[in-house]
Amino acid sequence: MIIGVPKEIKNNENRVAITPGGVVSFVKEGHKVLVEKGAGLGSGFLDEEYAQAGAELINGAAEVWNSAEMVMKVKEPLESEYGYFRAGLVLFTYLHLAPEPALATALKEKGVFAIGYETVTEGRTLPLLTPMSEVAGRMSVQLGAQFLQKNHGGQGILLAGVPGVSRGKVSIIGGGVVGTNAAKMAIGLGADVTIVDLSADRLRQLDDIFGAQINTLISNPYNIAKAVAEADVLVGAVLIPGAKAPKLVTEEMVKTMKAGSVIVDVAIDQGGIVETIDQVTTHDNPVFEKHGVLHYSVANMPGAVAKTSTIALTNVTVPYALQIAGKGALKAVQENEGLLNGVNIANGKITCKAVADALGEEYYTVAQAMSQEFTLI
Ligand SMILES: NC(=O)C1=CN([C@@H]2O[C@H](COP(=O)(O)OP(=O)(O)OC[C@H]3O[C@@H](n4cnc5c(N)ncnc54)[C@H](O)[C@@H]3O)[C@@H](O)[C@H]2O)C=CC1
Ligand SMILES: CC(=O)C(=O)O
Repeated sequence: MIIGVPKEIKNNENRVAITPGGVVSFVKEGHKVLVEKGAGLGSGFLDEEYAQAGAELINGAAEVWNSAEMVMKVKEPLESEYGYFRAGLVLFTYLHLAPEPALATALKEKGVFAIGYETVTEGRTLPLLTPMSEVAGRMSVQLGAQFLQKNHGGQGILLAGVPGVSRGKVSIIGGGVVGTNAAKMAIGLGADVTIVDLSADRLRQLDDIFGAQINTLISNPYNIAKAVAEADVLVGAVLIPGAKAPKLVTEEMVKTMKAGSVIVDVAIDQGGIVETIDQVTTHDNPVFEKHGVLHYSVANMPGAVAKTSTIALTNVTVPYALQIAGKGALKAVQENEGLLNGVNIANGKITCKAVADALGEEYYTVAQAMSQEFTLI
């Protein structure tokens, strides 16, 4: 198979979908890898390293997209990339379609076979989301601590406190991968940490892991309001796989927060859980203020620590991509139920139930979608 790796174009997106080490694995199995010149630079990988690994270096994104049978990316395609879509092209990347109807429409209309990293499953886990959730969860508290500083617009408190002065409070809504990693960092900094989750079992596990270092609360509007009002840093870490994130933190709750407190809504890639966040921000301009509270809503947080993130991401994506390249996309998903769950769009139809529900569109299984005749729009 011919695999294309274009350079990422989202603001400050320094990750790349394949490392030179990954190229070696593809080439060893007889595949051809086209890498756009400069695609790896943000992650510290030089064009020469890709060439030595056996990749073909290509000038410009157009030839990569047009020549490849499968395009591997990190972030969802931006509007300027929609023109590259074509029937039968396999796209393997983060998609986050629930809050992106225009992208879903473009993929459907052009007949792309689109597999979203974020809905691939392995048992009850999301193996291609987990490493980036680990990164973003850890970053969230680091960022919260930074924006609490007066010189960054915050209330001017140190999360750790000092002897004789209270510690800061970190409230985390959602105790999955992001939430657990945020808690590790917040505990490490010495903050007073509360985790809110809908699952009592999950709270039990967190209690077993962290013991008296955290407070746990079951998720309901009363407890969320309490955790929000107390927070110096509030982390949004809820996920319903594939679906648009529920707005659990209302504007009224945000109004109860202290001026100069910070919200880091990591769940923004699925639309975010905070009612007062009406914009996705970028690493260039990451925060805005509402009701005196700083809101951080960057949808590609790991892109800022690309050397760590690219390796963590490609460690898990490349083995799946090798299956797709080796068997062809359809056979690969037919033989791997977890990968099948990653197929969001096939043959002009939405094949992920949560995405179809979020967009108010009809859901098809992949088998149903592939059995229909595709009409190019
Ligand atoms: N902004 C960014 O750059 C990044 C964003 N993310 C996003 O972070 C979000 C969280 O991801 P993960 O932690 O990996 O998901 P996860 O599935 O590991 O955890 C989600 C947690 O939310 C809980 N939950 C569900 N409904 C809830 C409710 N009503 N109240 C409280 N808790 C509830 C679940 O029980 C689960 O424990 C996702 O949207 C993911 O895509 C991940 C990486 C980077
Ligand atoms: C999960 C995701 O969207 C990211 O890592 O950018």
